Amino acid sequence: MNTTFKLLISGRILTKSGLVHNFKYSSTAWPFVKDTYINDFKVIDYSKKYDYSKSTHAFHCMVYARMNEQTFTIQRPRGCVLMQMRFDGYLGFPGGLVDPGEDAIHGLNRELEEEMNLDLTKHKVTEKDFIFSQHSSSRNLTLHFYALETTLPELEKIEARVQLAKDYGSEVLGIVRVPLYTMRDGFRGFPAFLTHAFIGSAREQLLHTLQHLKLLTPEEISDALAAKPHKG
Ligand SMILES: O=c1[nH]cnc2c1ncn2[C@@H]1O[C@H](COP(=O)(O)OP(=O)(O)O)[C@@H](O)[C@H]1O
Repeated sequence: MNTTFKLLISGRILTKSGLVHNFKYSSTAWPFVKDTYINDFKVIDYSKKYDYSKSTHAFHCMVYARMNEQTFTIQRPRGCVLMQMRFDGYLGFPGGLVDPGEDAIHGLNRELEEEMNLDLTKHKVTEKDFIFSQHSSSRNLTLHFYALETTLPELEKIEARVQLAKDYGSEVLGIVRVPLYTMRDGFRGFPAFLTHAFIGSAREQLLHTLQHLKLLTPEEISDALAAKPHKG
């Protein structure tokens, strides 16, 4: 699929737990990268009138900055992207299930404060940061993904605050930068990072969002997915 098309999404979700999510955005959809990673989350379009009201909804967010700096002599990543090491050893994004009756975006910001100690007076996710949603019927779970852009100096301040987060040391074991480059051996860097264990659809969220934000090209992503493991 090579065509880009426009998604028009508007509506309101009221989940069984009373979660309120008002949708009103239009975003350009993009061709999804082909990945052999197996999970049962399907990308969904809210303009289709499925009944997601009986599903559990979770909201997660990628915090990132664009950059154009040399990190090592030969590497020049175009962005700095944060993920977290969870309590269960999986990599994921900050976020989670929203409390009953809580506004969805409010719930996501609350999770970011609890898990990352994000200073909500400076950085707050809004509907304009929405990227895409997925649904798993077998898990009865709908996942909504957002990307919050900041500057590199601000991102460094965000990282420095994480160890004082309420959930640090329990639910969250650390924040990590994703290596958005591939080293000379063709495997170390991003391809090696992708071999870790990811929770839910976090790996797909990462790949699709990197492509959508043009932090990696589709070719760079395909090459990383095809790279063969290498003795470290
Ligand atoms: O970063 C993520 N990206 C995509 N899916 C995730 C991510 N983190 C968790 N999930 C999925 O969403 C569900 C609920 O999210 P939450 O963060 O509350 O997980 P937890 O209950 O395992 O801590 C999880 O069971 C998992 O399937």
